[in-house]
Amino acid sequence: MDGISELLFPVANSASIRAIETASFSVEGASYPMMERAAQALFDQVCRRFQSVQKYTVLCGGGNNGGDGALLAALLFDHGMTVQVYDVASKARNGDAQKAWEVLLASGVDVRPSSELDGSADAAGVIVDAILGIGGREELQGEILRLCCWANRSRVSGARVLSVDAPTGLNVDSGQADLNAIIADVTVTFIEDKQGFYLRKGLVCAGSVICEKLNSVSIESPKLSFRFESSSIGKLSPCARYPVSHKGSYGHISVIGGDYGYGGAIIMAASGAARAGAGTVSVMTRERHIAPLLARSPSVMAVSSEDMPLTNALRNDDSILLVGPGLGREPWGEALFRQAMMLSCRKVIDADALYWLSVTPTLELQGNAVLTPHVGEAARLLELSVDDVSANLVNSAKSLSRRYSAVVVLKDVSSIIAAPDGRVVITGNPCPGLAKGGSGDVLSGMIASCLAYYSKPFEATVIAVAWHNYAAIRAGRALGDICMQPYELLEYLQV
Ligand SMILES: NC(=O)C1=CN([C@@H]2O[C@H](COP(=O)(O)OP(=O)(O)OC[C@H]3O[C@@H](n4cnc5c(N)ncnc54)[C@H](OP(=O)(O)O)[C@@H]3O)[C@@H](O)[C@H]2O)[C@@H](O)CC1
Ligand SMILES: [K+]
Repeated sequence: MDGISELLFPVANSASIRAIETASFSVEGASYPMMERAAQALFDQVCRRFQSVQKYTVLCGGGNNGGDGALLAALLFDHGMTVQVYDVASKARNGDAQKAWEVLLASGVDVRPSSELDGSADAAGVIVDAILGIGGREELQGEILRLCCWANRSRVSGARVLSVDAPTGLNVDSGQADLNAIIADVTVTFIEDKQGFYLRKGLVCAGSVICEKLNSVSIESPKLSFRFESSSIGKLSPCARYPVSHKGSYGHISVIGGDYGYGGAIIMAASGAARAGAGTVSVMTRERHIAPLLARSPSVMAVSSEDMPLTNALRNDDSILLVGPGLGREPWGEALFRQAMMLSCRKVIDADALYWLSVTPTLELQGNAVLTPHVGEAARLLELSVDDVSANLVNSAKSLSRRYSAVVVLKDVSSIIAAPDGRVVITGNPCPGLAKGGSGDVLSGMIASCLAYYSKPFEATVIAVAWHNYAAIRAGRALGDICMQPYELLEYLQV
């Protein structure tokens, strides 16, 4: 049940694309034919997607992205479409971009400097964004900024926007974007899908993504990351039950945390663990949280930390220990964290347990833990700023995973799951309903649960994160993103 490999799609960063590009050019002995194939692929996609549209406005930058746009404009014109090109190059073109520009000028298409575009009139038909591609930086200004604002405004009034290779203003590695980056309906991207389309604003800017390989060569390195669509979760039947089984078949979880003031966190984590299918769930928490916990989740076995040592809360070495939800930063939480870390069982280290981990640099994990930091917690563990981590989500997850020899879930708009052997999966779609306290507690419980009954820890973690996101999106649709509560996603786990 934990074979996710057939549901993974490779996603690349710009360095990988450049490496494949260089290898392909050297095999072919020239670079221009690939630009011609890019334009033909764009043309074919336009014909498929915008069959009834006759009017095209093509915005061309001065680099090779603009070259793709120029050749597409010429092809559209040759096939009888009404085409207007606006040129936003800030300096003289060269190489393939110049060659493509000459083809455009010879084609008879009406080409004007971008300064002639009347920004107060919205466009109809399709706007082609061929301003910046993988060579673009995300900060936009001047004419490029004006054109992007115009395209986005026109889209709101009904025009459709196709981005060539990448939306202008989006960083294809980080998913960070200029405030006015192009929001595309469709992005036709080349060689490999880009990781930045599945991180942060990329999830909004890229629209539907179509990847055209353009006969590029395959190279072994550099390593690609992978995308797992959270809606694919239904194909994995998470939590499928064997007809002949018992509670011992699905593992045991001990959830540790919930200091005074944080009783909700432990209740949500324990509920997440129980609802996601673990055979049995124990909780060790403050005495006063036991009654409300049992009122909500009577299948959970709850003990007070005042009554027994932590080792007694664990049934056997196969238990999964989830430590952190509501643990707090007082001596009570620190003592429980230290006891937990002395146990050899598999662990999910979440929330304030990550704080205690960050202030215990000598602690060695034993290669069997899952860490679940959000960006702020990751920054503390890596001793970096939040901005640095935000600009390098994938690399930050990889670094943490290597440093702690642990599977790491870096939680963000989508989440990045990294394994110490270098595997990386990005999963999740934007869900504003999750932007509330408690979402992480529910998730850590679900991760512990999936670890308990799926055999492969990395795959189990990917499944749990995707499942949580998919259920949250369904809960948001049913209850509204504003008022849905994180624990309510547990009512939407059935797939
Ligand atoms: N990979 C492949 O095999 C294939 C690649 N192909 C195509 O090539 C594209 C990559 O082309 P590329 O390298 O020329 O970069 P591109 O995105 O056109 O931009 C560079 C120009 O923009 C400028 N500039 C950058 N940021 C800016 C900003 N914020 N604001 C203002 N200016 C900015 C930058 O200026 P500079 O940095 O020099 O000052 C430079 O002039 C790729 O996305 C795909 O479409 C296809 O033909 C098929 C095969
Ligand atoms: K573009």
